Amino acid sequence: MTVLVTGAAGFVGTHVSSALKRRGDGVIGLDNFNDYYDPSLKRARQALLERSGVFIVEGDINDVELLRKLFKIVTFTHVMHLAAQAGVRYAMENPSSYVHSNIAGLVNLLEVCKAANPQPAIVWASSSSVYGLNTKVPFSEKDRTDQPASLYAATKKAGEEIAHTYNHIYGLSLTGLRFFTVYGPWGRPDMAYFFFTKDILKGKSISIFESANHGTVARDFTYIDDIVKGCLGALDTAEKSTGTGGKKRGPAQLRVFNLGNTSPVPVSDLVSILERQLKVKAKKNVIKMPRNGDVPFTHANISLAQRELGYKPTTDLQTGLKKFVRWYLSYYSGGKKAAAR
Ligand SMILES: NC(=O)c1ccc[n+]([C@@H]2O[C@H](COP(=O)([O-])OP(=O)(O)OC[C@H]3O[C@@H](n4cnc5c(N)ncnc54)[C@H](O)[C@@H]3O)[C@@H](O)[C@H]2O)c1
Ligand SMILES: O=C(O)[C@H]1O[C@H](OP(=O)(O)OP(=O)(O)OC[C@H]2O[C@@H](n3ccc(=O)[nH]c3=O)[C@H](O)[C@@H]2O)[C@H](O)[C@@H](O)[C@@H]1O
Repeated sequence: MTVLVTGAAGFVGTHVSSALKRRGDGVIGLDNFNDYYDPSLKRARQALLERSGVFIVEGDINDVELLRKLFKIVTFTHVMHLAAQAGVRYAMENPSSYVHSNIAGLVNLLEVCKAANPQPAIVWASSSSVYGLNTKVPFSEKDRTDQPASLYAATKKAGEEIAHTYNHIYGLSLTGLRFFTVYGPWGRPDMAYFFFTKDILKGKSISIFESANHGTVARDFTYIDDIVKGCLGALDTAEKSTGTGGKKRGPAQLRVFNLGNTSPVPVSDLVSILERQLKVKAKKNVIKMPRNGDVPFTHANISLAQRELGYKPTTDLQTGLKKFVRWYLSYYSGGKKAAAR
């Protein structure tokens, strides 16, 4: 297959791109290298990918001309769409960035895919956050997703509805993947496991949110290698789109899957694991959960992905964090410069 990976300089995009390349697929990346978090980390991931022969075009998914050109030069059989404004709490600071990338950008990309001949099959990242205030756990794909707790979640839910229309009208093959709190080496500095590590090592205090009403605050933390296997499984089982040049010719595939780990861990346990692995006691502030878009608890039912994608997560939080901590220590203690070369 020949895959356009959007968000290729991002955390998940880097891992998926290099896995595709390793097994012999054609991969071209696209990323706008925005500064939502330290762009030097994105550049270091880019350098890593370039060493394995994956090149990233610098540009925005809202740039229609650029996308059209790319599709003219390369016949993409698949698009792995990971570019987005991620992060739950930042949506309260910069709401328009979510509309720009997660809604306008998605529509732009689908417009170009719809017009392409042949149309590619599209696999894209939705989010566990679409389950919002739903308290029925574990979350299964049939559960309600109409009560988002954050604008981020609302834009991912909107993406799922937009996917429905492009499938219905234009015959695009679309698979949405609801990732559950992904972590691992080359991860995202805005995520709790990452900045907890940084702050614990610096002796800075960390805030642990506790819910007064819902009991434990926990996440179904999912290791990056498991997510990559799920993404590859989705690409491999994606059927062809059925349209050409914007016209639908027959029924096309429309799917959505949970990609989680099925074992929620309280955030306080995540901190205890980090303390043991870093051999440093954290300075902790336990605070009652603020109204910041967070949901108290996530837990994936993955039987559909197991059945249809062969998805089977194998890394527990302890093992995965060990790999993250090893990477973190090497990257930030001199390895950073070497990695960027
Ligand atoms: N990491 C998680 O825990 C998690 C969980 C659920 C869903 N997701 C989703 O998975 C996808 C990948 O997440 P990630 O953790 O790798 O995030 P990330 O921020 O590391 O990667 C996203 C990449 O997309 C790029 N980008 C953003 N807007 C763009 C635009 N308009 N045009 C071109 N490039 C743009 C960014 O520069 C970044 O490199 C996102 O869609 C995210 O919403 C992530
Ligand atoms: O699964 C998902 O769909 C989402 O997973 C993560 O979102 P989140 O689970 O909120 O991840 P973090 O921001 O790393 O938070 C993890 C946990 O730590 C808690 N937390 C966060 C920050 C903090 O200072 N203290 C604290 O206790 C949060 O309440 C949450 O329970 C990603 O950041 C989102 O992009 C993604 O869409």
